[in-house]
Amino acid sequence: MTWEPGRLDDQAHLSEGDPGGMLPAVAASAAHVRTGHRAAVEARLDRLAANGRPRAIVVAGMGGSGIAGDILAAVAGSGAPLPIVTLRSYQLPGWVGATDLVIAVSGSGDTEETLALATQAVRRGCTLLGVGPTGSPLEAIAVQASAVYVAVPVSGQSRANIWLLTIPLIVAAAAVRLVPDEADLFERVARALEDMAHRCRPSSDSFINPGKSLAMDLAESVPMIWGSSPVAAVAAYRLACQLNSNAKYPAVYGELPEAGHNQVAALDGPLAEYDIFADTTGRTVRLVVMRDVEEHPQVTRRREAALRLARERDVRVTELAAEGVHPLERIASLIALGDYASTYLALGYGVDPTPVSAITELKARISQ
Ligand SMILES: O=P(O)(O)OC[C@H]1O[C@@H](O)[C@@H](O)[C@@H](O)[C@@H]1O
Repeated sequence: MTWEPGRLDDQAHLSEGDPGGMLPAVAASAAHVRTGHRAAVEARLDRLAANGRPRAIVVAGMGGSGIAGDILAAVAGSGAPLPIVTLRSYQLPGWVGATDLVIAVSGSGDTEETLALATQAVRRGCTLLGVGPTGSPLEAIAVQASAVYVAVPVSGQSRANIWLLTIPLIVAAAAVRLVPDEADLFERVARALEDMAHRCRPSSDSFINPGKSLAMDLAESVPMIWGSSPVAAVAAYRLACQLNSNAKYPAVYGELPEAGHNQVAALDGPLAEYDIFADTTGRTVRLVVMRDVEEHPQVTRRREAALRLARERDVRVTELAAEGVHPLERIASLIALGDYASTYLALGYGVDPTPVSAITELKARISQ
């Protein structure tokens, strides 16, 4: 697998090299926001408020589904009056009980960790909300427990359906008065995603296409991706996961200020310095910093200082800024850009972005 940037502007390659349709799936993000919103409204999530506001919200989900919980927490913000915890494991913690809302999210509706947590939530008498496809084991658990279920038309990989799986959680949060119920928010987010899809469309040339440009930045490096606020950190984590899954590429995720207490040390390490004359291709770090409008002032200082530090050491740097006003718009803008970049990176390497054979093999090995 070699990096060939010319592939990014070769229209035949962009469609033939993407037989699973990851680029069209990313382009459908705006439609997914609208469909996810409609599905959530039709599921009558106001029923979740029957017992008042929950003590805590626990989101159960893995991979491309679990990130919905991170987005929910970032949208609710640091001022949220209740804890919002995303669990990616088999066991609910002891403190989760009947006054908590457990939201189980799964694109397949059949992920063993998520089903285990949903089952435990029912046993403990928690309010359960399920989000996933119709006819799935997750829906069966919800139906059996008379819980609310949002059936969303997921097709293909969960990570390519992030908005179908996420928007119902935001609607649920509005139903329990955790976030304001803003009628036009989802339409604004959809429009922002349409705008990004237009700028990143396959027929748009590498030099003006932000998705292709970011892919070119990321190529032949080990990206260290930092977010400078909780909003940006979700997008940074998503980008790292998308690089793993779409491009089968390693990536290191971090969040400021914490990354300034450990990862920054790697700027002095053996993979740091980039020398265009040395044969270090693919073995050097690139620092990618996702910036947000709502940074803590000390984090802004830390971010700027860390970037200076990196540049002084000849470490390659990419800076990305969230666009939009509402946190959901800001997350969406960064996630959409990263989704395109990770898909273009795969295609530039001649890697099919859709299948994840190592994940499939791992699941198969433990099911024997
Ligand atoms: O999203 P569900 O179907 O619950 O699966 C959870 C996760 O499983 C992983 O192994 C991958 O396939 C992810 O893309 C997926 O998101």
